[in-house]
Amino acid sequence: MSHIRLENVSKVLDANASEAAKVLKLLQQGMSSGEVREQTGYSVGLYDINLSVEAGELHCIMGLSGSGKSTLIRHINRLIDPTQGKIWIDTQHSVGTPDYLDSAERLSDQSRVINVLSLRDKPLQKFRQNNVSMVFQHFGLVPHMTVIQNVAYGLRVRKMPKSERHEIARHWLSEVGLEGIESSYPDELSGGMQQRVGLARALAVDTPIILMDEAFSALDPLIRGQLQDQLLELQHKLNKTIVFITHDIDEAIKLGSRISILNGGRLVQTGTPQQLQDNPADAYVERFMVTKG
Ligand SMILES: Nc1ncnc2c1ncn2[C@@H]1O[C@H](COP(=O)(O)OP(=O)(O)OP(=O)(O)O)[C@@H](O)[C@H]1O
Repeated sequence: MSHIRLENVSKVLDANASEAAKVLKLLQQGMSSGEVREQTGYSVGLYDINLSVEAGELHCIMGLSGSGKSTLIRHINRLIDPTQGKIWIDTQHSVGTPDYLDSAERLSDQSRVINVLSLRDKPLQKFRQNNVSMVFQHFGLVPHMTVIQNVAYGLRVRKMPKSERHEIARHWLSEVGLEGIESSYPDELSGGMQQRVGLARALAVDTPIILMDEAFSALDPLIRGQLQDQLLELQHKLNKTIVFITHDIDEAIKLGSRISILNGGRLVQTGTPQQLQDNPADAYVERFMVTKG
């Protein structure tokens, strides 16, 4: 079983059930999301996405602005609920006690593969804490907390004693190449340093899944390249399941063991960089890949 599996996931934004059903029908008939928007006024975030991400894979989601990348990634930890579809996560990789299992729809009786949409409130919170962390484009650090408090924050939520959580935070700060800045505040750091803190924070909680939403896009090219190298090095050691959004094909090729390409909310193709290069599914994919290789 894959670590993450999106099954027929569609998202129509800001529509009630009957309006969404009409929109989905038009999409099923082959209308593009642009045409649907023109005819109905509704935005299509995603349409009929089937995507599997394997454990230990660094999977890049790539597409132009508005193609649905952020919408897709936010379904994985349920910051967004789909209009239709299921989101399966294999929680055998999770940290902590999986006490959310009992309230979840499972793939089969004894399975630890759960449909995340079946979780509510406390169990959903617990599922997120134990399975998924996120790194944001604009870092998302808490400005009034020091660097070490930011990195240790997720462990504080888990009620880990201060000395223990700070020791772990120091370890991850050193792993991302930051030492001696524990007492600094985020606004005293460069963008590259802030994003290293963001990465250390995601690693400190030890979740098996890390979602990275344009995590390096706000950085200048030199620093961006350094962080990409560091992510690859860490991934080599840690073997996390990483879903990495980017609109930069060079970044996707450098980082991704596989790349999924979105266009207008539809998943056009998933494959290794080489597969996309050799057999692009359509002209949209070909345009990205044409100068590469
Ligand atoms: N809150 C919202 N309300 C209405 N429409 C939205 C909302 N969020 C996203 N959309 C629409 O859903 C579609 C997909 O947007 P999304 O942000 O997922 O794309 P993206 O590929 O991440 O784009 P970008 O690279 O610009 O961040 C777009 O048409 C967008 O306008």
